[in-house]
Amino acid sequence: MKRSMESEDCFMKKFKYYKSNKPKPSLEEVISIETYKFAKENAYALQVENITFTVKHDSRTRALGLYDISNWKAVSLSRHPGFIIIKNPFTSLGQRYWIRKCLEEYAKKPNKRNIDIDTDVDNWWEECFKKNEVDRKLQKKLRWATLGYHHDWDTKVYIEDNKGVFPGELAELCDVIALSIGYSKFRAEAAIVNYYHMGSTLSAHTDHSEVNLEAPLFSLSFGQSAIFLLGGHEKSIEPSAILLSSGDIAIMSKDARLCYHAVPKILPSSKQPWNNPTSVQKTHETFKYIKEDDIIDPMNKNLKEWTKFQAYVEESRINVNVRQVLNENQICL
Ligand SMILES: O=C(O)CCC(=O)C(=O)O
Ligand SMILES: [Fe+2]
Repeated sequence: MKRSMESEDCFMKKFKYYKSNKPKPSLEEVISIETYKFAKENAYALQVENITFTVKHDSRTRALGLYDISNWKAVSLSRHPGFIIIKNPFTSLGQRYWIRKCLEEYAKKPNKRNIDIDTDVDNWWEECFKKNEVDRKLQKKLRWATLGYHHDWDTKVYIEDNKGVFPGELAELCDVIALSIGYSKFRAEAAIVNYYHMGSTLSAHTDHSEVNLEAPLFSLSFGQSAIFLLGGHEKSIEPSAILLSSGDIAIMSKDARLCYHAVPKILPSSKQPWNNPTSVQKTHETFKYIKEDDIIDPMNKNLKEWTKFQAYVEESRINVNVRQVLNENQICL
């Protein structure tokens, strides 16, 4: 018993270290892909390697708020095979579009949210602005929303009767990302949208509820930054600390798919990549899940109507965690 307590400590110890406000943790060993800053030379030194994309161009990128794949940069970490970070491939307008989707639409009923337990709010974002002043208490109360197959936090089992329609634009986005790294069969079927404020944390866990554990998991981050801890298959393995910034896409595939991970701290972002957007034009390309028309106008809308969303992301982080639930030939649970 004592041994397992001690071995669990390895993940917990780092989690507590980075979570602490007094004393503040040193960020010296946090891997920042942005600056290609490697973890300090020590026993856990990591090698960061550039990875190349399977697909170099996808005609859907611009409309989805992404730069052309030829401009993307992705890295893998030698200590964590299967873990990939695509360094912010989003245009400024794209960041605005996805942030806004998470706040205005994904947090709305019939999606499931943590606030459903004690509030009867249909349209959370609208409700926050019903009075003259923004309802900050309600705004801060939202911590998660689930889309598609709803994650059951207690049983950790998905069921066929508890699912909504998975948003087409998010499925399309994940299709482009999955294809870029060689997964041509990925189907986005469930997502958790996490809303973090400056003091929020997410404790150590693995995501193992999906029937299909071979498919990669895509994790999109927007707004303020986070220290992301990535460990191994046991909590006894000391995790690496990785900085995730707005627009970064973390991919947990292969060996990394079932690794322990956590978010011990939200950090103020050093950049505001949602600033200085430019408009997008139609390409008349064919999409898999949506019509281009459905996305171009809502995308360009964010050139103007943006202030309220900006105020939110200036003090929050949003993470969208997308999974495939079913096996390739399975059509339901
Ligand atoms: O916020 C993150 O970066 C991770 C979220 C996560 O691990 C989850 O929703 O399962
Ligand atoms: Fe997770």
